[in-house]
Amino acid sequence: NYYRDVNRLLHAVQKNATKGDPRSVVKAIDNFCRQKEWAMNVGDEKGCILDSVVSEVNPVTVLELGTYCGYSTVRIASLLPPRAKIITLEFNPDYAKIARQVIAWAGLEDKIQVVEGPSGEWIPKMKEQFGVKTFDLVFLDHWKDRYLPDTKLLEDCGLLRKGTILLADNVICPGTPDYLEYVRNSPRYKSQYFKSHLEYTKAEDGLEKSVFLG
Ligand SMILES: O=C(CSCCNC(=O)c1cc(-c2ccc(F)cc2)cc(O)c1O)c1ccc(O)c(O)c1
Ligand SMILES: [Mg+2]
Repeated sequence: NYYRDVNRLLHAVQKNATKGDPRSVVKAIDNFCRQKEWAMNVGDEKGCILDSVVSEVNPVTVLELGTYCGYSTVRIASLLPPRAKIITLEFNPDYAKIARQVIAWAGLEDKIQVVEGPSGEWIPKMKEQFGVKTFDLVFLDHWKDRYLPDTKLLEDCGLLRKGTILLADNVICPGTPDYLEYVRNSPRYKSQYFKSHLEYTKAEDGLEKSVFLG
């Protein structure tokens, strides 16, 4: 079942990665997913696009929707300036438990806050609970049918500012058609598609990078 799989992924990290070395954690997960069991991490190919966007934005406050095992959380956090922070929301408590241990193995606990529960409930509480003003970068990688409602919720809660970057995974596979239509046609966004492949496969997928224009 799902939980046993993610547990084996954690053991592969603890066996093959160097404690406190985020890049070796990323490498260990990619090797495990290529050689042993596929898993829905953003992966190494799309991960390089993620890295370049993070380095370009140099965000101080990041929101990740969909932690899963913490692969992209570790990837992003390893590129952040010292006092930058990531809040990452995960609906599934089993995934959150694994992610916390992967993040601890990478030694990035101080930069990352894993929050469990539905994104729709947590987004309206961001300001009061975590003292967030606005996000510099949002990485969407959770339920594909939540991308659009949660983006509208972020707008309505005043959590986006002029220049905030939204980066969405899986816009082709599994696909997020309503979200794509919205960010590509709304006058409030400038959108760009980065063609790639579904993690660890040859299937097409890609990331959509959208700048909120205010
Ligand atoms: O948390 C969740 C779902 S959120 C994970 C979102 N991510 C995806 O679904 C996701 C999926 C794919 C993908 C999967 C199969 C394919 F054939 C092709 C692509 C790739 C990605 O990169 C993704 O990000 C949750 C699941 C179960 C629970 O029982 C629960 O309680 C909670
Ligand atoms: Mg994904």
